[in-house]
Order: sequence, then structure tokens, then C-alpha cells
Amino acid sequence: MAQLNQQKCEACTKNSSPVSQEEIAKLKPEIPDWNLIQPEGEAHLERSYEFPDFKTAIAFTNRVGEIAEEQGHHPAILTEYGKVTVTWWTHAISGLHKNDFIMAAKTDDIASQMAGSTTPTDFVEVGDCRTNGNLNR
Ligand SMILES: C[C@H](O)[C@H](O)[C@H]1CNC2=NC(N)=NC(=O)C2=N1
Repeated sequence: MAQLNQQKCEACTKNSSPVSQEEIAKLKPEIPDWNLIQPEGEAHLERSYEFPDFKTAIAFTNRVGEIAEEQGHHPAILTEYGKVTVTWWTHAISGLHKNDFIMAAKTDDIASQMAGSTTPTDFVEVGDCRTNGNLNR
């Protein structure tokens, strides 16, 4: 079987099979930095990525949005200053499908492609929020 990041999502309906515990045990090592979470009893995959600034965080967010549109499978994304949290699950089955593991692996690929090619935004002007110590971090 090809590596997860090379695979494509398949169309899902409410009759699609969620991943079994055995499948999870096989697939999870390919996305070791993702957390299996269960908000309100529904299994999701979640990972946060760190970035030097907001500009890079939003660029990553947009790249993830592009693969979501390509594959027809869409994450929840929280974009903050220097941090993006991505959550994958399959609404149609209220849980995890193999598609979510494929998308998590593709999300990791985008992050590795971006690592090293990021430049922190310069402090441009005196008088913006950054000069007020107003960044909360
Ligand atoms: C019609 C359309 O393909 C479906 O509604 C897709 C859209 N994107 C989706 N994304 C995710 N993550 N889960 C889904 O069940 C889902 N369904």
C-alpha cells in the first residue's frame, strides 16, 4: 500500500466504514504527531503547528485549504499568531475514515515543505499593536 500522503480521498457517505481499531494501529505511526481526540464522543485527528508569525500561519492555512478543495475533504482550522490547529474528521460518519489519515499526512507534507522557507515579518511601523506589547505572548 502506498504511503498515506500519496493516496487520494474516496467519496464518503453515511454508509462508509469508519476505521477500525486495527486500522488505526496501522495508520497512526505514519502521522505520529497527530492526536486522537474525542470531543463529545466523536473521534477526530488534531495537530497544532507553530510558525514564526501570522503571515506564515495564514499561508499554511491557505495551502491546507487548497488540498481540502482538491480532495473534497475539509478540516476545521484555527489560525492564530504563530500557530495553526488543524482537525480532521468525517462528518458523514461522525468519526474517522481513512480519508482523515490521508489528509493528516498531506497536511504534514505541507508543513515540512514550508519549514525553512519562512521569514519572520519585519516590524514595519512604529505605532501598531506590536509596539504596545499587545501581542499576548
Ligand atoms: C458533498 C461533499 O463532498 C461532502 O459534504 C463533503 C465535504 N467535505 C467534507 N469534509 C469532511 N471532513 N468530512 C465530510 O464528511 C465532508 N463531506
